[in-house]
Amino acid sequence: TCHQWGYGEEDGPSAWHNDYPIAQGNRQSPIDIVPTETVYDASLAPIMLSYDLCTSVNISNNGHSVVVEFDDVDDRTAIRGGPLENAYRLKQFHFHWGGKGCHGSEHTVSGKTYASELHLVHWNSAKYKTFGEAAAAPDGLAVLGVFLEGSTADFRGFSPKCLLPNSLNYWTYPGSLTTPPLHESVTWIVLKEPILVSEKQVGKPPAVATDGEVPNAVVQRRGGGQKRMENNFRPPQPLKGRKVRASFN
Ligand SMILES: NS(=O)(=O)c1ccc(NC(=O)CN2C(=O)C=CC2=O)cc1
Ligand SMILES: [Zn+2]
Repeated sequence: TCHQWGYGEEDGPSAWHNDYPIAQGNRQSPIDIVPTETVYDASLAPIMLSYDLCTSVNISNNGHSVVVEFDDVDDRTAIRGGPLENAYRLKQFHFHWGGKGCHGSEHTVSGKTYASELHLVHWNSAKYKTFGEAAAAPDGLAVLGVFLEGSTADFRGFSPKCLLPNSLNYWTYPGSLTTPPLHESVTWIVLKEPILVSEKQVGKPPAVATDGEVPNAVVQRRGGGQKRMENNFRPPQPLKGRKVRASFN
């Protein structure tokens, strides 16, 4: 289709506005979160995550990330509370990462980048019938962002709960999808505490690619050449007067 986008020189974030003019909209994500400029809002409720009965259905490489999709036929697996008016149903989670160093997160904290960022994507099933419909509505989605420090995550007996830090202190702001179609439909909830993942939690990864990298998903590059999927993060976007609220003092 005409809407081929990526993270390279020609098709990367600085070119997305050509096919997706909303890229220059007023509530784009990610952003740089500056803690001293956030506003503590005591009326913000704690977030509640019910991930115990989650049923993952598949894991796939969509050419932009590795995505784990869930069965979203009911609200068993949902996020509630926080800035949200009702339950939002878990649809999928995926990651953004860098190449070698500590770059890879999409949100930054006073300019600090993390090695990776996990996004748990939920949709407002109380107001909309499908994910696609919700994805285009201003209050349609809620994405929980979790920073990852380090390079390997423990995936034994996997449940999204094991990818969460001890504290659920968060920042929240109105934003967008961070990849095309860049819909301005996301209530972002970004946890302050990163999760720490390290080699020693999982021992040596089963297969280490020749250049010592943990094998990334590979993507078919136009012209048939295989290219490593890495640096799939969009840089911070203008705040445009938006308020970032903190659930903690
Ligand atoms: N990185 S993020 O903001 O969490 C992010 C999260 C999700 C999507 N895209 C989708 O869910 C694709 N999609 C639509 O836009 C409508 C139906 C559908 O599957 C893009 C970005
Ligand atoms: Zn994402």
